[in-house]
Formats: sequence, structure tokens, C-alpha cells
Amino acid sequence: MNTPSQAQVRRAIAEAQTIVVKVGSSSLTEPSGHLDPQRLNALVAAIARVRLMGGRVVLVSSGAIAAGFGTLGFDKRPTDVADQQACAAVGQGLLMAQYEAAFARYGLRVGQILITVSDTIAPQQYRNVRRTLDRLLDLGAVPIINENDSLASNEIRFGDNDRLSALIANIVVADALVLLTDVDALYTAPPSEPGSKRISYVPNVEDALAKVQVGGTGSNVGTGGMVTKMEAARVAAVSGIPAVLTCASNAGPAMMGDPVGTAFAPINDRGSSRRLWIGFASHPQGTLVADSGAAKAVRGGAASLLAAGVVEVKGDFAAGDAVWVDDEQGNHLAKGLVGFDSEEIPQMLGRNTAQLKRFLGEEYAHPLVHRDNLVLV
Ligand SMILES: Nc1ncnc2c1ncn2[C@@H]1O[C@H](COP(=O)(O)OP(=O)(O)O)[C@@H](O)[C@H]1O
Ligand SMILES: N[C@@H](CCC(=O)OP(=O)(O)O)C(=O)O
Repeated sequence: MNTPSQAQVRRAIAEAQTIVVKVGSSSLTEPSGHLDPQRLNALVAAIARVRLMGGRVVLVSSGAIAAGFGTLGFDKRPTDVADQQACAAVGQGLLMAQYEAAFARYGLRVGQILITVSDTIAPQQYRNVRRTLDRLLDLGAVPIINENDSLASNEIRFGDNDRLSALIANIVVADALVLLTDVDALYTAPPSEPGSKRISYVPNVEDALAKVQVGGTGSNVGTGGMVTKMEAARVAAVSGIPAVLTCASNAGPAMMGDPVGTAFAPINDRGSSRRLWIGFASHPQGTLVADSGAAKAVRGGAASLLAAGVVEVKGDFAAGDAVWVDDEQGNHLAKGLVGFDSEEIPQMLGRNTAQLKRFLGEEYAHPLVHRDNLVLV
């Protein structure tokens, strides 16, 4: 695809039918661990304007922990996971109450969806998330999403909402992703560093990643810093979705396509949201080792992984889990959702479809990983 000009990217954002807006903790809360209703209301006003003009907006909002820790008597964001989970349980309610009241002033309803990684990699939950989001949007509501911090385990969690927002943009087939934070744009280095320069347009985020010096959070409530925002912009770009990054007070102009913040061009045509989800969100639970013929077929991009071409299975997983597909040298070729439990697979290895049917029955005469569930890495 040809690289679009900045004006084209800004126009695409202005014309977006479906927009995912992600807002960070520092844009909604006080450092003392309480909500800042004024800033939250200003954000809601900008989103409501787009919504009332007919746009479909999904809001991915951080801020549960940051809104809850002051209320629970902590003087700074706790580091203990159980404390954070308790703060999130309190703060999430406060956050939603505030959003509910703020959107109601414009006659708009909100719907809360809390997501954990483990919920969303299973095909059925993925479909449920997608269906609920689509229905909320069809009904004119504004879905508000956060990670389910009170339930997420420390080992498997998004941890930041930046990447989650890019995955949500895929799920709802968004036309634009708007990342709102406490800095007005991406800079060539963390803005605290002397000489860092504002970047208004990134035609290729993968090239930019090599050139820009990105750092962690600048506030005491944010988590991901610019690293995860760049990753979100990259996921959006490779998914064919233009993105803009700016401060929350620029939300309105950013969604109108005004030249604020940093615009990121898409670098691919749109992909299948399901495949992107597998590629970005899933955590492989095991490995299928492909022989050289199967490795070549998988690398070609259009083939399913058949039992006949698999020489080894590693790990303990259930049908529907994500697995790595490796070559015999141990290189990762692809990630996929496997169709069988790990203990069923050894008896299937090396057998073609006719043999699987004859020896094991009809239900085994299927690929280990169907090509629709396979994503090259
Ligand atoms: N190259 C960079 N350009 C802009 N900001 C950067 C850069 N590197 C690091 N940062 C920091 O990232 C911070 C935003 O991330 P974070 O604090 O996690 O915000 P949020 O709570 O909105 O997710 C900025 O305040 C800034 O200090
Ligand atoms: N899910 C957490 C926030 C995680 C997060 O991404 O925070 P931030 O870096 O402020 O966007 C919460 O609501 O407190």
C-alpha cells in the first residue's frame, strides 16, 4: 500500500465512523488518587459531540486504580497486587458512576465491559466480546472498557490499556484509534530530556520505533509510558487503522482531524480482526513442531497445519488454546488456536486425513490448526 500523506491520515480520522478512544489514568485523576471530574467531563463532552453526530465511539478508560487508592486511604499508588486489585474494585465503580452521570447529560447511555486476557483468547469469549460491543454500538450506547484488574492474575494480564485498545479497535473494526495521555504528542525522546522534538506525523511506525527514544510513564499513576502507546500505534498501523496520540484536552480536535498530537499512518490494508487478535493477544500454552514440508506450507501463509506434518507436541493445552508452531530448528513460525487437546495429538502425528478417519474416527480428520486460526509471526 502507498504511504498516505499526513493530511490523508487526518482526514481518515475525521471521517471515521467507528472510533476507539483510549484515555490514561493521569488524564482522569489527581496524583492523590482521586478522580478529577472536570477533566473527565471535558473528555465526555468531546466524545458526546462525535457520538451525537452519528459516530460510534468505544472508550477504553484506565483510571480504576488511580481513582481508588486515595479513596481507600493510600497516599500513593500501591505496589502490592492485592492492594491494587482492591483499589481497582473501588475505583472502577467511582469511574463508571462519573461516566454514567456525565454521558447522561447528553442523553447517552454507557455500558461497562471489563476484560481479562484469559477471557478473550478463548474463541467463544472473543465472539461474546465482539457481539456485546457491536450490539451496544448498534443501540447507540458508549461501551466503556477496562481491564478487569480485580480478577486479572499478575502473570497473564494486559497490564496497560494501550495494547488492549488497539485490540479492541480490531474487534470493532474501528476506522481510527485515538490515544489520549498527559503529553501533547510523541517526542523524539522523553519530553523531560533537553532537545527532544515534537513529532506530528509518523508515516511508518515500525521505522519510527528504531529512531524514537521512548521511555516509561512520566506520572505516578500511569503504567505503560510511551513504550506501550507506540506498541498500540504499531498494532493499529499493521491492522490498517490510522491512529492519533495527544493529550486528553485535545480529544475534540484530534477526533475532528485537526493537526494536533502525532498522527500514525496505517502500514497495511485491513486484516481479519480474529487473526490479528490471535497474533497479538494470545499467550501460547504449548508448541507443535512442524517438519520441513509443513513448515514451508505454514510459511506460505495459506495452509492449515495438518497432523501429517507435525513431528512433536510440547506442553499441556486444551482445544481452543493458543500454541506456537515451530520448525525443527526451534524457530517460531506462527501462532495458532489448536483444535485438539495436547494428550489427543501424539496418536495423530504423521497421519494423513484418510488414516486419521480410518484409525481414530471422523472427529480426528481435521487440521491440528486451521488456517483461519493461524497467524504468521
Ligand atoms: N518519546 C516520548 N514522547 C512523549 N512522551 C514520552 C516519550 N517517552 C516517554 N514518555 C512519557 O510517557 C508518558 C505517558 O505515558 P503514561 O504516563 O503511561 O500515560 P497514561 O497514563 O496516559 O497511559 C508521558 O507523560 C511521558 O513522560
Ligand atoms: N487498568 C488500570 C490501568 C492500566 C493502564 O493502562 O494505565 P494507564 O497507563 O494510565 O493507561 C486501571 O484502570 O487502573
